[in-house]
Order: sequence, then C-alpha cells, then structure tokens
Amino acid sequence: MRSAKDFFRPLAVGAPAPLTEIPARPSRAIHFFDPSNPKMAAKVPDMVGTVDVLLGNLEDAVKADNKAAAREGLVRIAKETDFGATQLWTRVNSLDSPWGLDDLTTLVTEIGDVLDVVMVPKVEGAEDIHYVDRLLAQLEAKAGLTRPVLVHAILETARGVANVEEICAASPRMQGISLGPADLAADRRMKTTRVGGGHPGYLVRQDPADGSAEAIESPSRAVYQQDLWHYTISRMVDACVMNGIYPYYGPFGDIADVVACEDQFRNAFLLGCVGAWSLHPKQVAIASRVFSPTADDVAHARRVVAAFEEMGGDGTGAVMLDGKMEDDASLKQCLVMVRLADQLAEVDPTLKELYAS
Ligand SMILES: CC(C)(COP(=O)(O)OP(=O)(O)OC[C@H]1O[C@@H](n2cnc3c(N)ncnc32)[C@H](O)[C@@H]1OP(=O)(O)O)[C@@H](O)C(=O)NCCC(=O)NCCSC(=O)C[C@H](O)C(=O)O
Ligand SMILES: [Mg+2]
Repeated sequence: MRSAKDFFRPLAVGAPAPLTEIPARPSRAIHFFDPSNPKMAAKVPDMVGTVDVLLGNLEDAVKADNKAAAREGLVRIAKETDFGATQLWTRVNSLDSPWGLDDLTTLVTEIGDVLDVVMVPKVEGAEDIHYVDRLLAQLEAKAGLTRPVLVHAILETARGVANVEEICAASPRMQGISLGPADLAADRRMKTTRVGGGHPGYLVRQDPADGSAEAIESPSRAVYQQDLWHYTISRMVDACVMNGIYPYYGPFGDIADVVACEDQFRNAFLLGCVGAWSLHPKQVAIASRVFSPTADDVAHARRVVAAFEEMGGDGTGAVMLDGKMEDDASLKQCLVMVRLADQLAEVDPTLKELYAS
C-alpha cells in the first residue's frame, strides 16, 4: 500500500499526474461492440452522440481467432472516428490471458490520447490494479500522453467481491466497478445459466392460510421473486462511494426481454448505480432512460431545495410538503437528484427541456 503522500505521484517518469477526483461524466449506457465484427463496427460512427459510452470489447464474446483483429479494428475505429462528447472505453482481455498485455500495450501507445477508460475483467484484488496501474504509467510516458487513462474493474469472482473495497482504493486511476453477473455466477457455483437478471426459482412464498396440508399445497399462495444480485450490488455501491468512484450494473443477456432488462437496470439505479452495459442497440435507449431521473422526481427535488432556500438556505430544519416531512437528510437526497439532472441536461437537449418544464 502506497503512503497517502505518494498516492497521487505518477508511477513512471514522464507519465501524467493522476487525477485527484474522478469526473462525473454521464455514462448511463456503456455500449459494447466487437471491433472485429464488420457489421457492428460499421454502426459505431452513427452511434456517436446517441450513447454516453462506446466500448470496444476485446474479451469474452470475441472469438480467440479474432482477438488480434478486434484489437486492430479498435485502433482503426478510434483513429478514424470523432467521438465528440461520447466516451471511448475498451474492455481488454484478462490479465491471465495471452492477449491482455498486447491489448494494453497496443491501445495505450496507439490510441491512448482518445481512450478514456480501460475496463479490466476478472479483477481479484488490489494486486491486479497495481499491475495495470504501473504498466499504464510506463505506456503513457512512452506515448507522451498528457492525461491518465482511467481504470474500471469488473466484479466477477468471489475473491473480487470479497476484496471489492481494496480494489476500489487501489489506485487514483480507478473510475468505477461493474457487476459481471455471468462470470460471478459461475465462480460462485450459483445454479443459474443466464447472463444477469433474475431467476424464477429464487423466491419467497406467502405463508399458508393455516397448517392444513390443503393450505400448504394450495397453488394460490403468492410467490415473490427476489433479486439474486442485491447483496453484491449494494456492497459494490458502498465500496465505490467510499472511494469517490462509480458503480454500474453490468450486462442483461436476454436481449428480447426489454421489460425485465428495464426492471433490473432500475433496481441498480435506485440502489445508486450510475449506468449499465448495453449489448444490443435496443438496450441503449433502456439504459439511457432508466439512469436518467424522471421529470416528476426532478421537479419534486427542486421544490424541496426551494423550500429549504426559503427557510434560510443553510440546509437545516424541517418542512412539510404535500403532507410529508422533509429535513436535512431528504434535502441531501434531493440535491443528488438535482445535480444529476443538471449534469445530464448539459449533454442531452431532450432532458434539458424535460427537466426545465
Ligand atoms: C447478442 C448479439 C449476438 C445479437 O446479434 P444479432 O443476432 O446480430 O442481433 P440482431 O440481428 O438483432 O442485430 C441487428 C443489427 O444490429 C447489429 N448489432 C447487434 N449487436 C450490436 C452491437 N452490440 N453493437 C452494434 N451493432 C450491433 C447487428 O450486426 C445487426 O446489424 P445489421 O444486420 O447490419 O442490421 C450481439 O448483439 C452481440 O454480440 N452483442 C455484444 C455481446 C457482447 O459484447 N458480449 C460481451 C459482454 S457480456 C459479458 O461479457 C458477460 C460479463 O462479463 C459477465 O461475466 O457477466
Ligand atoms: Mg465476464
């Protein structure tokens, strides 16, 4: 562990100074594309400006034979495309794979000036982040970069979850964490076969009307499906917030089930996540909508803020609005909502209009 005094010193001579604060850039949808897939690659220029983050995926879902083509494809796309306000991220191959080192070396030296964030899969502990941190600093120095490339870890092993707090704190480069529910389920030996989302077997059943066999076996007892990911997301959110970085729900693999996708994303939004992955163009709109507060919530939050300003503006006291008590703590929640709305309105003209009305 570096001392507090050394934490913000560059890890290589000539590397840019680490950021002391991670900028809160909108990243409601992190859209995955395979740069070796010509059809997907062709869609990237048209997606610029329609999604907060475009992510060139080099890891899982890219065939081993296509790894080099995906890496080269991403370099080409990054050089040929003007991304404007849309961020460019990549997911590199895991650190124990034969491709991870070449991914980092090629991408940082070739396109490090336009690459915002490197997503590192299967991070198990602070040691993985320390390795990437030093290597990125060396590569940045070699490439003459003037701003640091940030790092995003995927939480997809039991050990990673157990170490999530130290992972978040491991480097000033840490931008955020995503849940990787498919790999995590496999690593935990969960008995699921899905990429994220719920499971009909993970439920709580209503008590029987009485102790009779008829009541116990009655098909009319209501069942309530539970969220398999609640514990992990909650822990991830706390670890991120504690370290000034951002939590994300990961993928929802049932592309056709747009309703359940929206529900899963909304659960994550309500628990504190700032975005989710989009695997198919149709999931971009879902994530962008869900991770933007509703006009009603923003209007209510503004009313609470205004009520406190009328009371003197120091954020203390209590007031009744619509029959409900609002105090210092509810004001703080409303300020979270208002700040997010203001930040999104800056990049999204539709939301600007919606939140103004
Ligand atoms: C899921 C898909 C394989 C579906 O692809 P396809 O069957 O081609 O879908 P469609 O026919 O509906 O596609 C319509 C057109 O849209 C293009 N398309 C599809 N997906 C994308 C995309 N992501 N970006 C850009 N364009 C896309 C198709 O090419 C069609 O084009 P056209 O024919 O010209 O009209 C596919 O969507 C896909 O592979 N998506 C990405 C999957 C991915 O990245 N997976 C990895 C992330 S999840 C993960 O790794 C798990 C995680 O780590 C964990 O552990 O939990
Ligand atoms: Mg995974």
